[in-house]
Amino acid sequence: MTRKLTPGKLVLASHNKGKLKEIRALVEPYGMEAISAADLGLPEPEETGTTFAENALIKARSAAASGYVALSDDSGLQVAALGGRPGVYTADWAERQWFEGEAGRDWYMAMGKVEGMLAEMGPDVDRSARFVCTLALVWPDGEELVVEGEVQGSLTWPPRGALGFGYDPVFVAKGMDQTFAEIDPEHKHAISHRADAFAKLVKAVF
Ligand SMILES: O=P(O)(O)OP(=O)(O)OP(=O)(O)OC[C@H]1O[C@@H](n2cnc3c(O)ncnc32)[C@H](O)[C@@H]1O
Ligand SMILES: [Mg+2]
Repeated sequence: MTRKLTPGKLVLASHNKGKLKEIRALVEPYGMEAISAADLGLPEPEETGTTFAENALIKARSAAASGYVALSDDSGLQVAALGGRPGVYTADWAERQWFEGEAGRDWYMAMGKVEGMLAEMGPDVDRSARFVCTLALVWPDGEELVVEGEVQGSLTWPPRGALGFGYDPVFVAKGMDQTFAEIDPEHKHAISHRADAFAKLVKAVF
C-alpha cells in the first residue's frame, strides 16, 4: 500500500506555467499547499530519460531534495502516423515552450514540423494522436509513486482557441468537436491525460 499524503506543502516540480496552473487546481482541493520548484529557487534538472516515467522521476527526485514531498509531470503528444513522435521529446520539438506566455508560440513551430511530416504522407493520413501524462510523487525519504494517464483524440489544423496551453489549440479529444483550447478549463480537467493520471494518484494517496 502506498503511503498517504497528508495536507501540507507540496513542491510542484515543473517550470511550465500552464501545467503548474492545472496541477495547482487539481491538488488544492485535497488540502495541499502547492509551491513551485521555481518559487523555492530549485534548479531545473536535465531530462535525460527516454521514457515519460524516467523524466518524471528525474524531476520529482531533484525537487524532493528540498525536504518537501514533490510532484512532477512529464507529458507529451504522441502522433500515431509518426510512430508516437514527438512523445517524450514534445517539449524539445517546441524548444523552450514554457516561456510561451511571454515569448510567443514555440509549440506552433513544433506543429509546423508535425504538419509537414503528415503532409508528406498524403491527404488521407491518419491524424489520430494522444496526450500522455505521467505523474511522479517522491517523498524526501525516497518513497516513490508513478502513475500514467492518457486522452485519445486527433490533430486539427489550423489551431483554434486561446485557452489552456501548449498544443491545446490543435488537439481535439475523441467524440468532441472543440479543441482543448476552446473548452472551459473545468471541462479539460475532467477529461485530460492529466486528469486521468491524477485520478489514479488520488486513489493511491488520498
Ligand atoms: O518539464 P516541465 O518543467 O514540467 O515543463 P515542460 O513544458 O518541459 O514539460 P515536459 O517536459 O513534460 O514536456 C511536455 C510537452 O507537452 C506539452 N503538453 C503537456 N501537456 C499538455 C497539455 O495539457 N496541453 C497542451 N500541451 C501539453 C507541453 O507544452 C510540453 O511542450
Ligand atoms: Mg520538460
